[in-house]
Amino acid sequence: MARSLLSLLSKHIIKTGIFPLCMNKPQTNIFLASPASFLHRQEKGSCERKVQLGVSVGRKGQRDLAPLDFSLVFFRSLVTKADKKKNLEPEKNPQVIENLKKLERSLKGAKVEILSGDTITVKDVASQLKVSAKALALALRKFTGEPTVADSVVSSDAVELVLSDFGAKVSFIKQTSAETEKMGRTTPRYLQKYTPEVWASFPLRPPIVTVMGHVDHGKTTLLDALRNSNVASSERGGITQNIGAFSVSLSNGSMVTFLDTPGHEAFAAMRACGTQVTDIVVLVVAANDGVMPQTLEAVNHARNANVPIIVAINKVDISGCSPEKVMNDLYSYAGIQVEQIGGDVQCVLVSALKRQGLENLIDAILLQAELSDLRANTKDPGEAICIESKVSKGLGSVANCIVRWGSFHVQDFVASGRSWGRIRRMLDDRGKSISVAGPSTPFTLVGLKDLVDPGGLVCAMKDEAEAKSYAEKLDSDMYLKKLQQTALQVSLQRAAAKLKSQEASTPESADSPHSKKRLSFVIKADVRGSIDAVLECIHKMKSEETDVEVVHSGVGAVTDSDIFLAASSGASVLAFNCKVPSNVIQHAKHNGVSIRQYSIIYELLDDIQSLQEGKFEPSTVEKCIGTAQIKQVFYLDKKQGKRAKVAGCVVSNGMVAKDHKVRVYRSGDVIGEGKVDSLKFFKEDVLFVSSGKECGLMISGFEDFQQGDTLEVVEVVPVSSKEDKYLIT
Ligand SMILES: Nc1nc2c(ncn2[C@@H]2O[C@H](COP(=O)(O)OP(=O)(O)OP(=O)(O)O)[C@@H](O)[C@H]2O)c(=O)[nH]1
Repeated sequence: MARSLLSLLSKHIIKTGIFPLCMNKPQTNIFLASPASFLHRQEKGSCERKVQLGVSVGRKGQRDLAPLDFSLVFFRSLVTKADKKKNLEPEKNPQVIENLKKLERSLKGAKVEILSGDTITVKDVASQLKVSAKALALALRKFTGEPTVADSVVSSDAVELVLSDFGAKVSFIKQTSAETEKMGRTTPRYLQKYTPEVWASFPLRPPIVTVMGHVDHGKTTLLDALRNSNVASSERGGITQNIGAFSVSLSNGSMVTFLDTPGHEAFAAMRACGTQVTDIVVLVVAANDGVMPQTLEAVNHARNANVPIIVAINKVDISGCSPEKVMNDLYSYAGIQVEQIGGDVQCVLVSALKRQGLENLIDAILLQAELSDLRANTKDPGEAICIESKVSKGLGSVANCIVRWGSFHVQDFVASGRSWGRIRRMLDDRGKSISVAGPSTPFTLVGLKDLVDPGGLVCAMKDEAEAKSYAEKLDSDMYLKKLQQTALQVSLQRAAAKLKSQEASTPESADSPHSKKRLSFVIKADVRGSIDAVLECIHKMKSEETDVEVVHSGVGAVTDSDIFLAASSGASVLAFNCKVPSNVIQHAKHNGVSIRQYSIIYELLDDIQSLQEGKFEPSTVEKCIGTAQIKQVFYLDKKQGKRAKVAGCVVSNGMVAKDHKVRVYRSGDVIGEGKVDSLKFFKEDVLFVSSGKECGLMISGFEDFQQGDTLEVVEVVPVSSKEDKYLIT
């Protein structure tokens, strides 16, 4: 029965991703205990307790196991049945009854204010009233008729009514989210609702404008024109690959903060981050090219983020182009009805190259900003959104941010996600040091201990303790979550793979020439956003024939540990816009790890595609790494009554290494070949044995060796194709 239950459970997990923590059959609780054992117990009604739950299925020598192999470890704290009974019937618990009486006595005539967030639990109310949570839960339960326990969320009305019954006058004070989440800051101040009067008391702030649109439609050129600089011509490959932000001071004294987001399909995550911080989206559409896929994607981002759009039809200097068609297409494909065709979306015609129509665009932005009534309290502690983060030489982890609320000062303690620190330096968009960054200011923050996720909220904290505990709290929460997710994922993958292999394990399919090719990569890039972009694309590149797997990804130069990781997992290293130090190249060569280097995203993507298609499939050469003489042959008893033939050897040259190809010579002729399957030095399993030493080895695939034969151990070394231009090792 247990076998079929587990089988069922496994299928259920694979299908739903949900792990039922405990399965109950009449009279039977099945506890899935430590990964190494599976206990099937008949419980007689008493013993539920804290157990480590896990499944270990399909292991040898164990009873009642399902034909799957996955292990999951969960902890579950369960109360005893007796406790359960008490909890369900607290009315009968003398302690609770006494507490209830105490509650009545302590609240009689009291006038109390309860601070509450968006929701409040019985426990929170009780702790503020300094009364027993159980007793309060019972009182509420009696009143509402709902099953209420200490952790239940309660309505303020119910609490007010119940306590007024006890003669207490209670009022709820709704805290601002910023106060309630002191340690968690889940709702930033800039997203809170303020009364119109309070809002009007905050100073106006510059609009944050994100310029979005399809690749090559002229976003960067437009921004150049707006800030009078010339970035586009210096971009590698002529495309924007990083998110950039800068402030423009207009002739009328107003300021606008612009964000440039890359248009290439690969940078969707970066663009999503752009809209998250933005007040207005300027949608650039080239008049000659019209509405394109990333135009629609940008519209979706803006809509999702509820951000108003201004359409800038660019390249109107090109003869024969039709801005009217763009307007109509925007309406047909994206539902954007610009003013010119009777809608309410502002639309301006510009030529970024000829710097025409720019004033109209600025006017449109300022008008939209006015309509949006953009304000922020400069006096509050700062809150910013990180738009990019990287490790910078000499500065450590730096985060490019835009202030959304309040102000940051040098020496402020800050926290973001799991990272925290003290602001050592702040640089403005031109790289100049600044001491204060107010609302809408783009700045580089130096002083965080770790990298911050793009899109993450960076908050100024009261002091070191607050910053630290904020980060630690998140760290442990996220770590646990990640751990569980990883455990689950790994288990599911293993279980699914095993199931699949069991289903498909016919003699023909075992050696099928159509088995899936696997490409594994370690990816390093200059900034986090690039990593996200590459990962997203790679994820989409899996095909029927090829599995593409990312073993590790990270920001910064390629390091020795990346090479170790790649070597141990058979992966190649992809270095995007980051350094590969010469000692690392040597290390990679030594370990036979290939490093591929790129500076433009589409080169990387095209290259991976070529790899998928097997274009650069390296040819291989065989290199002899050592020879050994067989001095003696003996047999070992294996399980199932089989005997294994072992060659007792002396290594005469180089080394003998496990898992390497081996050729067997007799009287100068090759008589067979196989793989070094098991290698022992005395009784120890070893990976290699060097010249002059004795060893025992088994050869898989060939057993006709005998005393006096010579073994040649070879390494198969890939030789790269000449046209493989991104390969540096
Ligand atoms: N004729 C004409 N060409 C323009 C105009 N604006 C931009 N271009 C050209 O269009 C090409 C692409 O311009 P970019 O500004 O790099 O385009 P982008 O949208 O920023 O591209 P990504 O950074 O890759 O997303 C360049 O060759 C520009 O010179 C314009 O108003 N008229």
